[in-house]
Amino acid sequence: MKEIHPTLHASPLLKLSFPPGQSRRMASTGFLAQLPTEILVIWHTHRVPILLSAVSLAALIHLTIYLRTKRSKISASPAPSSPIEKTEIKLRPEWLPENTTLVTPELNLDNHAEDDIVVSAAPVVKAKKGPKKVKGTKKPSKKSPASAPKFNHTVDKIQPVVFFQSLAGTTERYAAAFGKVLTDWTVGCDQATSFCEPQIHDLSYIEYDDYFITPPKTDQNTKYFYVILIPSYNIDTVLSTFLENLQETHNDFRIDTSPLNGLLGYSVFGFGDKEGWPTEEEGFCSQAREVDKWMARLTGRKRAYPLGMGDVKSDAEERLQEWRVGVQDVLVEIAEGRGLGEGVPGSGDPAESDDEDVDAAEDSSDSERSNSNNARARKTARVDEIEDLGSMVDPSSTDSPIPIDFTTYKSVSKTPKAAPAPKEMVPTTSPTHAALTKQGYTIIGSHSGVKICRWTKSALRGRGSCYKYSFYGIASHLCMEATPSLSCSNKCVFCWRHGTNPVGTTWRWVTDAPELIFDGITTAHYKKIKMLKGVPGVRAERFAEAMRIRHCALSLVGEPIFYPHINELLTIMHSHRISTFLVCNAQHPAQLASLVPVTQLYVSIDASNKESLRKIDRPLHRDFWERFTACLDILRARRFEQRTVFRLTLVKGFNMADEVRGYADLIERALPGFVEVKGVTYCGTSAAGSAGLTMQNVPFYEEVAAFVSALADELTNRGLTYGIAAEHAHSCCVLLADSTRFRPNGKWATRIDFERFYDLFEGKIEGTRRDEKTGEVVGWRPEDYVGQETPEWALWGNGGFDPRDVRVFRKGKGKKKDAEEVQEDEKKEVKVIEI
Ligand SMILES: Cc1cc2nc3c(=O)[nH]c(=O)nc-3n(C[C@H](O)[C@H](O)[C@H](O)COP(=O)(O)O)c2cc1C
Ligand code: SF4
Repeated sequence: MKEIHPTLHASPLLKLSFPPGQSRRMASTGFLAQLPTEILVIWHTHRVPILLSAVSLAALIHLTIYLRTKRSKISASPAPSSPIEKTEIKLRPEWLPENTTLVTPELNLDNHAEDDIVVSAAPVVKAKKGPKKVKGTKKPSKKSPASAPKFNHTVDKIQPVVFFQSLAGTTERYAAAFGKVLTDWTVGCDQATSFCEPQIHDLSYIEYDDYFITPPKTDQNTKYFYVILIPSYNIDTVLSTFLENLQETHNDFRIDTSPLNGLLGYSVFGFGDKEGWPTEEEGFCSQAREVDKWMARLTGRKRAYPLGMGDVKSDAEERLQEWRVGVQDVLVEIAEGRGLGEGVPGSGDPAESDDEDVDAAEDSSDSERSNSNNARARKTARVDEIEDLGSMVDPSSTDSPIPIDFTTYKSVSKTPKAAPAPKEMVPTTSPTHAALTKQGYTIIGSHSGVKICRWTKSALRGRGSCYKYSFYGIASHLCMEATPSLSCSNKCVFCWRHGTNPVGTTWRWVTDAPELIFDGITTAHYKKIKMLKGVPGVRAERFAEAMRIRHCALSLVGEPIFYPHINELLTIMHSHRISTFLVCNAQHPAQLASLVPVTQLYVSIDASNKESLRKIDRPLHRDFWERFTACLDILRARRFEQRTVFRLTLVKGFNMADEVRGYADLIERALPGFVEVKGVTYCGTSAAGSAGLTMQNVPFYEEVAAFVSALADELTNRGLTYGIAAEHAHSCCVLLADSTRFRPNGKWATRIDFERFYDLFEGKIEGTRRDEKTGEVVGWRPEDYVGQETPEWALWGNGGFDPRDVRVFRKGKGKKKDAEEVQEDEKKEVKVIEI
C-alpha cells in the first residue's frame, strides 16, 4: 500500500490491495497493467478542473502575446522633436524632468525607481470606440422624436421661409432687409443649387394651419426651414393669438405633439426694448422666447440656431446680422448633407425647463489635481539640503523647451539595460480613456484633454460666469479648459477624477507635438460649443462670440507643466491672443523655474504644513515638502514677471482649523500678487469617500469668509499689504490681493488688460521690468497689464454676481427664499468645481 502512486490515494474508488503472498514486484506489474484504467478513472473524476486549467493557460499565453505586440506598436510611434537641452539651473537633481520620448539608456539609470509606476495597471480592455459625446439628464420625449428629415443634397432643396409679425413697423422693416440679404445669399453661395428662393410671410396674413400644423406639402424634394422674426408686447395683441395657436397645436390630442418634426430646422429672432424691459426677467423679448419654446416642442427639438435677441434702441441691427450669419452657416451645413449636427440631449428639448442641466460631477471643472489607484512602492530619491532656488532662477532660461539635465545619480551598472520604449499615457484602448471620455473629456493625442466647463454653458445662456469673470474679467463662454498632461503626481482627496487618471512622478510617455495639441484642443472645444447651439436659453450673440476662444484655463486635471513642450504650447496660445491661466501643484520646481511667463500663474496651496499637505494631497514624491517650498521660492523670484496666485482650497477638518498662521507664513514667503480662497466642492466620488471626505467637509460660505477675514488680519499684523478685494459667493470664492500693486488710486484693479498682455508678448509695447544692475528693460511686469477697476458688484461685500446676468434658481428653490437659505442650497446642490 505504501508504494501506491500518491494520486491514487486521492480516489476512494482506487482502494487497491494485494492478495496474500503476491510479491511486491508482481504487485507493481499488476499495478502498471492497471494504469491506463486508473488514468481513465482519474480523467473522469477530474476532467472539469483539468479542462478549465488548460483553457486558462491558453488564454494567458494568448493575452501575453497580444500585449507584447501592442507595446511594440506603441513604441513605434514617431518621436517628437527633442525637448532636451542642457540646463543651467542647478536644481536638485531628482527634481529635474528626466524622461521624455527621446529617453537615452543612461537616463533610465538614475534613481527614480518610483518612476516605474505603470500608467494604467488595469488590464487592457476593448473600450467603446470614440468619445461619448452626448450627456445630460433630460429624457427625450417619447412623443417627439428628434430625427431630422432626411435631406439628400443631390436631389432635395431647402425652402427657407421667413415669418414676421409687426405692429408698429420696426420688425417689418428688419424682416424685409433680412429677406433681401438672405435671398441674395442663397443665390450667390456655393450651395445655391440647394436653395429655393426664400419666402417671406407676414404672420397676420397667413393661415396658421397652412404652416404650423405640418410643414406645407409641395413636392417631396422640397424641405422647409423656418425663420421667425417677432417683437414682444406685454399687452394682448395678435402675437398672443399666434402663441396661443402654437400652444393649442401642441396640446391638441388629435395632433402629434411635434407635428412640425418634418422641418429641417427653425430659428427665432426677437426684437424688444431694453429701456422699458431691461432684462429678460423683466420681460425683454418675452414673446420671442415663448415662440422659440413652442417651436422647439412642435418641431421635436429642431432649433437650428440659438434664439437671437436685439434691443431696438441699441444693438438690434448688429445682433440680427450676427444671428443671420449663424443661421446661414447652419443652412450651409444642411445643404451639404450634414444636417443639424450633433447636439446634447436637451438641445431644443420640448420640456424647455429652466433648471440647470448641471450634471455636477461631470461638469465639475476645478481640478488641477489627480487621483489614482496606481501608486506603488517607491525607492527613496536623493534628499539633499534645500537650496535657495530663488537666487538660482535664471530668467534667460525661460526659453522653451524646458531644459533637462541628464546627470545620473544612481550607481551605473556595467551593462546598462536598454530603455523601455515609451508608451502612450492614455491609449485609446485603455480603461482610462473610456472613463475620461465617459466623464465628458475629449482626449487629444495620447496625453491631453479638453472639456467644456459648467460655467461656459451657464455664460452661453446668460446665467453668469465663474468667479474669474468677477475677479479678472474672463467671460466663461470665451474660455477653454484644457490640459496637456492628464497625468499628475498627487492624489488629492478632493480630486473628482474617480481614480481614473494616470499618475507618475516623471514624464516617460510618448510625447505629442504642441501644434497637434493646440489644434486638437481648439477644434474639440469648438465642436463642443457647436453641440450646444440647440440648448434652450443659449444666446445667439454669446454663441457667436464663443466661436473665438480668448482664454485658456490650463488646469482641468493632471499637471500641465509636466508636459515637456509646455513652453511652446503656451507661446502658441499667446500668439493666437489666447490668455493663459496655468495652475500647478507645486511639485515640479524645475519646470516651474523654466516656464515662460503666463498671463496668470497659480500654485495650489492645499495645506499650510507638511503633515497636512501629506494628508490632503497624498503626493507621490517623498520630498514633496521640499519641492513645495522650493516652488514658493520660485514664485517669489518670478512675481515681477507675471501675476502670481496662491490657490487655497479649504476642506473642513483637513486644512482650515488653526492653519491661518501657517498660510500667512507661506504667503510671506512667496509674496504672491493674489490669494484666491475657495471652499472645496464635494464631488461625491468613491475616491473622495475613501479619503474620508463627506459633505461635512464642505465649508459654508460664511466659514470661508470668516477664514479669509482672519487671514487678512494676520497678514496685516505682519505688516504685509494684502486686503480682501473681491468675492464670488456663488462659487464660494474670495480674493485677497496685494494692495500696493493692485489697488492704484485707492480702488481695487484686479481685472486684466488682456490686449495689453498680448501686445507686450508681441513686443508691440515695451514692458517696464528692468535689469537690476544695468537698468535695461528686460521684459514686462504684471503692473503693465493691469485692467479696469474691479466692478462694484464684485467687490468684497457685494456678492460678485454680475447684475446683467440672470440668476437662475433651481426648481423649488425660488427667489422667495431668503438669501441665507439660497446660499446653503447652492453650496449643497451644485456640486461643481470651477478652476
Ligand atoms: C405697449 C408696448 C408693450 C411692449 N412690451 C414689450 C415687452 O414686454 N418686452 C419687450 O422687450 N419689448 C416690449 N415692447 C417694445 C417693442 O417690442 C418694440 O418696440 C418693438 O420694436 C416693436 O416692434 P414692431 O414695431 O415691429 O411692432 C413693447 C412696446 C409697446 C408699445
Ligand atoms: S476659468 Fe475655469 S470655471 Fe471659469 S470658465 Fe474657464 S474653465 Fe470654466
